[in-house]
Amino acid sequence: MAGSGKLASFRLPPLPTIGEIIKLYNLRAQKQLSQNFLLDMRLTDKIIRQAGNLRNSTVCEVGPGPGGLTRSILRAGVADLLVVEKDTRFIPGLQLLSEAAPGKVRIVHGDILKYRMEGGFPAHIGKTWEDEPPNLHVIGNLPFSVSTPLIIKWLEQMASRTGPFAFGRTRLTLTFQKEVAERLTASTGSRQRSRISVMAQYLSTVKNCFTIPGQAFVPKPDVDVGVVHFTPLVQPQIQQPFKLVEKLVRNVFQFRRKHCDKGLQMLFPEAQRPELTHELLLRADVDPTHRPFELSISHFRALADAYAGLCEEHEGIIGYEFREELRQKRHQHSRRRGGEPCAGKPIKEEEP
Ligand SMILES: C[S@@+](CC[C@H](N)C(=O)[O-])C[C@H]1O[C@@H](n2cnc3c(N)ncnc32)[C@H](O)[C@@H]1O
Repeated sequence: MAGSGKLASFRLPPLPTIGEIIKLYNLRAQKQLSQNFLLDMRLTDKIIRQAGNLRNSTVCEVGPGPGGLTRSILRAGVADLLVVEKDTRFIPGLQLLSEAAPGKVRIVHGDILKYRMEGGFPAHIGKTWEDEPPNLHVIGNLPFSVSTPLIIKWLEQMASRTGPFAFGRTRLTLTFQKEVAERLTASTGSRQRSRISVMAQYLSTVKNCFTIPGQAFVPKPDVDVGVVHFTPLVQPQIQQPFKLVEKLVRNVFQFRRKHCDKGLQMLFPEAQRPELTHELLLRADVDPTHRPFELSISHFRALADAYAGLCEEHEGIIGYEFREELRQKRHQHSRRRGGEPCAGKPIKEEEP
């Protein structure tokens, strides 16, 4: 169970402290890469405990940097640790750690957004989807600019059972900007409820474990950090293709303060808009005056099922993108006037 794992089942030989490693290899954090390091072992141990019991497990750590969290993972007694680090400067320090734990650490110098995790581990560690989660964990303290696109990619891979989920219901323990952590776990009706809450919660059990104050990091970021744990559900709460669900949820939340029918209308071309929006709400039995944040996962399930039905019955609906149509209209309008394409009034994007 998450949070109940015991640490210190593997003793690392004496090593320079993380602070000394940073000095030794001149690893000053690069602000443009949003590098904020955790040097406090009690905090790195606390993050690792959220992942569960790691003894004899396989772990992929994303963005190990100078290796604070990496040491906690090793002390937890893992059998195989694969680290993926983009910044070359950290590789020698990680090699030092690898020598201190012979046969346990594999270092990949690369970008986690491009890394194909299917090839990183032997097939025999996998479990079937319906089984217990495999003994494979993904753990990381990444820059916020990476953790948000990464979780969106991983949610899609969760739905298609690819990437880390080619091995079964692999658990993730990751850090996010506190506000994003709150959005990921926001319940129906709460102020933080947003697109990412629905996408994460229809596919997984999401737990906002604890908050780390910004001052615990070196250098200190402007925001606090939330540690979030994900366990994929055996049965996703919405049984429609990920892309369809994503489109539906994105359209609903684009007008988050309006009634939900306003965003839903934009799923349909102008000529059929009133008729099909009415039909969608009727079939899904959803009150059009609900605000997007008041819609539960069950509401979204009913809407996704009804929308999928309408897509089957009416040609061209599934591929219709309101924003794309708007962009093309603006482009044609500006060409008729012989001018540069005008940007027009931007539609305010809802945050992830
Ligand atoms: C916030 S620092 C955390 C470092 C370390 N894990 C810690 O907790 O002290 C983020 C780390 O992720 C690395 N990183 C950033 N983008 C990455 C990417 N796309 N793929 C792999 N590593 C990345 C950075 O170089 C840095 O080492």
